[in-house]
Amino acid sequence: MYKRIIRPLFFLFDPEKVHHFTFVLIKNLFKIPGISFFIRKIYTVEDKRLERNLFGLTFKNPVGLAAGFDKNAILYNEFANFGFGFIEIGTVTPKLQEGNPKKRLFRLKADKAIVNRMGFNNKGVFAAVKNLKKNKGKIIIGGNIGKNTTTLPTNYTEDYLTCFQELHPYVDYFVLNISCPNVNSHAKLNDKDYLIELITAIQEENKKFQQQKPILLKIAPDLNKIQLDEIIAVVIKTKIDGVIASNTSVHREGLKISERELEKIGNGGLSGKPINDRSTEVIKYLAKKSNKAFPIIGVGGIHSAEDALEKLNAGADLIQIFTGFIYEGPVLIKQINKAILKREMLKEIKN
Ligand SMILES: Cc1cc2nc3c(=O)[nH]c(=O)nc-3n(C[C@H](O)[C@H](O)[C@H](O)COP(=O)(O)O)c2cc1C
Repeated sequence: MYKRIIRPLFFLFDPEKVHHFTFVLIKNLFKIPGISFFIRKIYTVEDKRLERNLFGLTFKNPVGLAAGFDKNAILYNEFANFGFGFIEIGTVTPKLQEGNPKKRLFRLKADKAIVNRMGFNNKGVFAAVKNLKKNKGKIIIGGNIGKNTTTLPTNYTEDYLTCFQELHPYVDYFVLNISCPNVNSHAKLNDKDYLIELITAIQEENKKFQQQKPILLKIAPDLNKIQLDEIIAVVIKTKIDGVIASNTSVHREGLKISERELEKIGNGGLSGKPINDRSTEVIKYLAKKSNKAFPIIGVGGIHSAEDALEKLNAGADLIQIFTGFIYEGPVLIKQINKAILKREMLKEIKN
C-alpha cells in the first residue's frame, strides 16, 4: 500500500511540504480511538530476543529512527507505534533557527537517495522540552544536540551545554552532532583537541545530575582512516559511551542522476542507498581497529533487512533509518526486526 499508493502520491509534491503534511496527517490519524493499538499490531515485532542492553538502557529492538526526522520532538509518541526500538529527536540548538533558504530538500528517485541542506532548522531546545514533557514513556528517546549557526567558535561548547542541561531530564541518551555538512564552521568540530574539550565539558555537566545519561558522538561517513583513528583515540581517551556512524555525505560518486540535475540541486548532504557501503565500511573500520572497544549505532543507506544485517555484521550494535523509512515505508522496520529475530533463532539452533 505504501509503495504502490502513498509514496507515488507523496512524491508528486515538494519533499519538505510533504514532510510537514505527513506530520499533520499522522498527528490527526492518531486521534482516532484505537488507532495506536491497530498500528502497533501491524508493525511491531515483540520478542525478548530482539532486546538489546546498551549504555544501561534496554532497547526493545535495535531499530531506531535517525535524527532529523522528528527534529522538534512532535511525533515521537506516535512513531513509537511503528515498531521502532528508539527514536532520536533533534538536532536541536539552543535558539530557534530557520535553517538554509528553501528549496533545500531534494529526492534522487533513481538512486533511492536524498540531498538535503536543511541547516539545522529547528524550533530550539525549549520548544523541544515543551513537547518532551508530553512523553508517554513508550520508547527510548535520544536527544541529538548541536550549536546555532550564528554562534562564534568561542561559544560552541556553551551551545552544546545549554541543550544538554535543558534536555537532560527528558531524554534517555545524548548525541553530540559534530558532522552535519550543511552548517559551515564545522572545521573546529573536526579538531581532535577541541572535541576532547567539548566532550569533557559535557561529561562534567553530566556528573552534576543525579542520574547520568549516555553520551554518543555522531560522525561523518567522509572521514579518512587517519581521521577515523583520531575518533577512536578520542572515544577511548574520553570514555564517551559510543559512536553513531554516520551522518550524510558530501560525496556524489556513482549516482544514476545526471551531472546536470546534480548541479541544479547544489550543495548538501547525501543520504540513502548510495551511502550504504561507505557507512558500513566506516562501522567495520571502527569496530575492527578499536577491537570493538565501544558501542556503535549504524546508520546510512539501510533500505532492506539485508542492509541492516550487514551493518550489524560490520559491528553495529543498534541501527537507525531515515531515507529508507521514506522510500520503503514503515514496513521496513518490521522486515528488519523479523530478519534479526530469524538470525537470533538460527544462532540458538547452532548453539
Ligand atoms: C532531511 C534530513 C535531515 C537530517 N537532519 C539531521 C539532523 O538534524 N541531525 C543529524 O544528526 N542527522 C540528520 N540527518 C542525517 C540522518 O540522521 C542520517 O544520519 C543520514 O540521513 C543517513 O541515514 P539514511 O541513509 O538512512 O538517511 C538528516 C538527514 C536527512 C535526509
